[in-house]
Amino acid sequence: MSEAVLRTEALRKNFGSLEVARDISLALPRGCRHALIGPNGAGKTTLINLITGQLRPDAGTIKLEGEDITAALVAARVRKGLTRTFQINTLFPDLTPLEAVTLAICERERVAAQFWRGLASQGAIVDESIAILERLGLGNAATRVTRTLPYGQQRLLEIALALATRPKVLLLDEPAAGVPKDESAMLFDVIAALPDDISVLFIEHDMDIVFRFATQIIVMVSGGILLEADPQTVRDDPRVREVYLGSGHG
Ligand SMILES: Nc1ncnc2c1ncn2[C@@H]1O[C@H](COP(=O)(O)OP(=O)(O)OP(=O)(O)O)[C@@H](O)[C@H]1O
Repeated sequence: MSEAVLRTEALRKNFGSLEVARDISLALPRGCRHALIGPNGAGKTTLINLITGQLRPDAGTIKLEGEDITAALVAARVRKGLTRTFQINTLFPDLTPLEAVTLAICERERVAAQFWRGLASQGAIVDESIAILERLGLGNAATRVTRTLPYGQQRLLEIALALATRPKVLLLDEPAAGVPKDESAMLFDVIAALPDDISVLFIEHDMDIVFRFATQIIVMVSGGILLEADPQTVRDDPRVREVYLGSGHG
């Protein structure tokens, strides 16, 4: 796990006079399951947006497997293997998971036009699609219409769609948001069991989940990294307790 797949160096971003990213330097090792935590407004989503290219940094660099991608467009980063989950409600609620994942693979292969000729003509792609859905425990839901699926399964489908891009780095912004607590642990079981060549960085507010699933925790406060350490060290750090965990946690 020592080789960094993704590296940011001294990333900076201001919104007017508000510093939302202050010298963010971090490295994601291959296969990691890192959590990004911090109080509301700390800059977690902004950092994900900077990494994926939705936002441009004012300074600093982002490297994927050593290649400087700081100026690359979002779609180019996805093609290189840097992916975040999509919001399902903006996608195709009337498609089945099998259709949606197949379409995503067709997009990756730049054969999207063929998708509309029907699934029957897409043998290898459909096989890959089924394999992804089964990996995420969605095999039985593959041919149901997405909008009729339980919310937890819809969130899993978001991850399935991200997997269709063959990510090296997967960025998950609150992947279990809105999912009941017992189901969110199941969802994170699936995330933990993703192929170990995929590096995962996830934002999560539920500390039980964070301490259970993260191999390393990055704590952000006011646009900067307060601490990056293993869960036990983060749990024991008085600064973290003070600024983030507060009473009733840890
Ligand atoms: N487009 C924008 N323009 C101006 N300010 C913004 C913009 N986006 C975010 N902010 C501000 O930047 C700060 C960081 O926001 P961000 O959403 O990154 O925090 P966060 O740590 O993800 O918070 P939360 O846990 O509440 O999602 C906040 O003060 C927010 O109000």
